[in-house]
Amino acid sequence: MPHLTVQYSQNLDHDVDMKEFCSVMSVAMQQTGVFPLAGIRVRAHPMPQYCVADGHSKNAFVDMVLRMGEGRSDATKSEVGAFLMARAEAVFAPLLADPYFALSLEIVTISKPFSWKTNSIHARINAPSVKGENS
Ligand SMILES: O=C(O)C/C(=C\C=C(/O)C(=O)O)C(=O)O
Repeated sequence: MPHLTVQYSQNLDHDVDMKEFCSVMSVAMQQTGVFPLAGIRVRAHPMPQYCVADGHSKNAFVDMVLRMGEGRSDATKSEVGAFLMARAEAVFAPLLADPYFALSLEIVTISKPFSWKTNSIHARINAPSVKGENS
């Protein structure tokens, strides 16, 4: 499944609603049209121990890794990365306006022969909708 994994310095918990950020990024991943909805997973881990740059106590980071399956061209991956980065930059614009914040994103391709997946959500999401069942 396409995974967006976010690590962030725990000092951001005062300023940022990371649950909301996960929702924003999930919607952005859907909007790319590149990923199956049933496969999209976004999660964020607060990092309690870190040292950023000069060690200033206000320094903070958000680092995102997007793991996706094989088969997308470099051009597609580049477009997806730029789109998701722009969305994250918009969310963190207030933090980026101050000199204490680092935001990053990397795309990693999942090797098909060396990964395994089972996902029962596809059948539900792709099934013809029965009233109320998919909500
Ligand atoms: O192919 C992959 O491993 C990742 C992927 C989709 C995966 C699922 O839909 C799934 O695990 O159910 C992708 O679109 O990149």
